[in-house]
Amino acid sequence: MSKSRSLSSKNWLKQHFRDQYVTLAFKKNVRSRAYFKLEDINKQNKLFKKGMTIIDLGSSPGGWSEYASKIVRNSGHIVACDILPMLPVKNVYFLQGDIKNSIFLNSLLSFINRKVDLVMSDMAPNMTGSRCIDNPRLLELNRLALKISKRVLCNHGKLLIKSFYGEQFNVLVEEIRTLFIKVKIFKPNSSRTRSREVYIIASERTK
Ligand SMILES: C[S@@+](CC[C@H](N)C(=O)[O-])C[C@H]1O[C@@H](n2cnc3c(N)ncnc32)[C@H](O)[C@@H]1O
Repeated sequence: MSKSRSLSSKNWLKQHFRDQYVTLAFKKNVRSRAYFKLEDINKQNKLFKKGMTIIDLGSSPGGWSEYASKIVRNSGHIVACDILPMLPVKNVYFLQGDIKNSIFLNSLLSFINRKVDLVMSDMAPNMTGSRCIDNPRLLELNRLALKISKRVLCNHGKLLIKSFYGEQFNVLVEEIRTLFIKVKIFKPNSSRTRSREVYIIASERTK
């Protein structure tokens, strides 16, 4: 690792452990600070209801799954997946695999075998720090989430995607607008201000 890369990793770690949401995640015994982002998103956008069927794409270590499970309880269905393993979360079925692999994707969809109320994707590639590598990789994951939502969402279903502001972001938003009437761009308070991450919430399918 270069000297400047190792310095920026050290700075990231320093800031991470100073972060109030990292401390809160530890105190509340939840898997990740992402739990609070989803809580923020839901408080302002009312995405969840008891009894829903949900797909959680890029679920590990499990903060979003934990939050969804708390609301949906055992009356709903939550199917989560990630390339990485995930420790069990109550009321969540977890499948480990790469969503870019069509065999894995088809087995995930046939496992669900029903229409879905919410597709949520917090998927992110391993970041290299280089925008011209990271942006297209994230965009590919975003497009996959969109494609999955097209296949499985019921008419009143919603899509939540984590993306990054940057080149092609507007193109992605336009692609989403062809499939959904309402498209909202949302930055939760718990998302680090300096981070380019942003969430897209889409609802009311056009077709
Ligand atoms: C920001 S983390 C998700 C955090 C999680 N939502 C939580 O609440 O704890 C992004 C995840 O996306 C996963 N991921 C990246 N590419 C993927 C792919 N092609 N298929 C499945 N998961 C993927 C990563 O392994 C990583 O665990």
